[in-house]
Amino acid sequence: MTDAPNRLTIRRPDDWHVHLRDGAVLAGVAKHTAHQFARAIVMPNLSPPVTTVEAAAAYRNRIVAAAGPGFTPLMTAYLTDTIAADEIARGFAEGVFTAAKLYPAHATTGSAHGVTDVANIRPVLERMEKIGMPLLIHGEVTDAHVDIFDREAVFIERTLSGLVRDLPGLKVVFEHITTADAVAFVESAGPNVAATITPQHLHINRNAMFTGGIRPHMYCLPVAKREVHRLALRKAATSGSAKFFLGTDSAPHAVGAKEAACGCAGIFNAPYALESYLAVFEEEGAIDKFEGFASEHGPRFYGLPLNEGTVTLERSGTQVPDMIDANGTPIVPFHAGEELVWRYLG
Ligand SMILES: NC(=O)N[C@@H](CC(=O)O)C(=O)O
Ligand SMILES: [Zn+2]
Ligand SMILES: [Zn+2]
Repeated sequence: MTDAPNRLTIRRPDDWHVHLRDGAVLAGVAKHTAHQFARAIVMPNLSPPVTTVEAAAAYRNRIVAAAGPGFTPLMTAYLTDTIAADEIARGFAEGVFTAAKLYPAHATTGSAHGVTDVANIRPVLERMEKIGMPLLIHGEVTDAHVDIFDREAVFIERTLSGLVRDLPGLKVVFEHITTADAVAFVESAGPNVAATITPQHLHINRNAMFTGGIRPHMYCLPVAKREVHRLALRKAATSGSAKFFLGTDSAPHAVGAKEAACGCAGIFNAPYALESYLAVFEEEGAIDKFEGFASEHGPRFYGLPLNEGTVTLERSGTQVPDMIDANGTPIVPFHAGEELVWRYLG
């Protein structure tokens, strides 16, 4: 056995799923993503949602202004029941939309305007298949009769498997997967089906939400599942398979919105995302697979160039603060109060 390395240098990575929000908090959170990542796929679940080319272009300008030079936001369109295929295709042709996002209506934060039935957007999906535009999916059913821990697996059965069968040429990213079922589905699907995996779903199982009391900062959607699912996700992420890549789903909410009678779903992991992921790869004995997951599989799937330049992490430890001030909004980060083994040097 060789000694564990004390430094790791990889090609500059990207985040293929992030919530940067808007207004004052945008400036407070975007800089964390821009510090670690060259590019990020920016989720469109603002209020109101980003449903037009103009709104996405304006949002992109606000992000660039907030994040500063050297960071490229990749914008997404929020699919609704009534969105026009022409608007989606125009945004893609103009280089404003990189992808379009499917939120089943009421599945998660900011999804009230989402799609009530995928049949309603069939012409949009057919157009996307034709032009090679990726579809990003929050994959959970919204049927209140389905147990919350089963909603991803049931989505595969009821919606995703049919969609992939009917539109075999469509590029699909199954976002923030949380189950062994999702891993198996993605592995058995064709090369145009991939998935992002968050750091929290690699670190925690559902017990983390109930350790000694209710833990709202461990709550996100899709909700963390049983240990057997976490282990399947760790295996997939560290396998070297090009179908799995980094997408933090960093989803900041003010501390008061989390610590409430009805707390918001979302975990803010952007500030220490690479340290968090790398801990998992090291624990799995797969540091050599980290660069593929963080920096290569995503751009190859999207058909984008790999980044130039590198980033380095060192084994000197990072103390994660209890709270982060996001330009006036206090937010509890993932791993709050913990010491992580690696330190990001830039
Ligand atoms: N992941 C979450 O728990 N929340 C996200 C929405 C989402 O990605 O589902 C948010 O915008 O807060
Ligand atoms: Zn989601
Ligand atoms: Zn998300």
